[in-house]
Amino acid sequence: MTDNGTGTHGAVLQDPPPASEGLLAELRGAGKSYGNIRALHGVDLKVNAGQVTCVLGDNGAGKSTLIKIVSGLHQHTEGEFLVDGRPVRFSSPREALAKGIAAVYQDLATVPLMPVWRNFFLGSEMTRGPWPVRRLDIARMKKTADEELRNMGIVLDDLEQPIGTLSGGQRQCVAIARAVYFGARVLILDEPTAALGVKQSGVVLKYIAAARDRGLGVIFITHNPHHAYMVGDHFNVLRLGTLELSAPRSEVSLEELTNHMAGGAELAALKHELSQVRGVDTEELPEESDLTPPVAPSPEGTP
Ligand SMILES: Nc1ncnc2c1ncn2[C@@H]1O[C@H](COP(=O)(O)OP(=O)(O)OP(=O)(O)O)[C@@H](O)[C@H]1O
Repeated sequence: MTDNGTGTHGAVLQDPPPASEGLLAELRGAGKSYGNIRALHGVDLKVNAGQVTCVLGDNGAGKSTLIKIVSGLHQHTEGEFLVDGRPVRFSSPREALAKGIAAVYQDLATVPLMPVWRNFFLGSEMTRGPWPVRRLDIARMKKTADEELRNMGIVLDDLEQPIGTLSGGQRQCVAIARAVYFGARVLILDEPTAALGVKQSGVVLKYIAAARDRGLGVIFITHNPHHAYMVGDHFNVLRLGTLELSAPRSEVSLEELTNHMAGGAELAALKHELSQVRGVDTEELPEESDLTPPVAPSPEGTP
């Protein structure tokens, strides 16, 4: 995994740190303001090796702001951000990548008409031969892409096929394998299942689990508590920029997580308001009692 030849953009970890144990990255009371707008405030979050840390929240909750801080796109304006126990303040995603933090976004940075293997190495191509006759090492790139995808359990019929012909789920999986190959220790997945159907979502969740099993710390951003609960070890729910819930799997059930996401109190108020409006059948809406989190969490929070 380390012998990746000559990276043309230098964004590749040439000597990735050894596989880390325990805590990889941490936010302590972190926050971010855009001028007068406080998008994130007082957030504590831990990313451990071999664990999936889920960040859930509705639109505008602050999820994007959080991942922008961790991935080096924005800097926090309050609190601390530590990587390997040391405070950091990244000024670009490349700096984050140099520390092994890689983000995989919904709108993947791929060239649809280029083959899968070519996209795998896009921006960090392997080359051979001395300058000035250095050329792309196509055979080695194909072989390596094939091996790395297989290592993650991803078997594609033909690496020559344009990446645009793969399903959304398969493209996400290639992007995950790529990040792992290029030395990611912390993988940030921004709504990887949002645009996918049930089967494709299942495929992506499988590879999230595979990345975790390879010892990566995964930050899984999602709106979907069911997807989070299938692979998550720790759950953080953001609401209006602050953490409404932060709990390990053993302390939260899927029902509680779903209720936090549904915003039980808000839905109850909405139901009351709608009941005043003629023509709206509030019987179709869930009861308030259905929305209140149960008192006792289920044993070990098993799905
Ligand atoms: N560049 C910016 N300038 C000003 N305000 C911003 C900026 N980016 C985000 N915000 C505000 O910060 C708050 C949190 O936004 P953020 O995009 O982090 O939420 P989100 O949970 O990712 O939402 P979504 O799921 O809709 O993407 C929102 O109120 C948003 O309007």
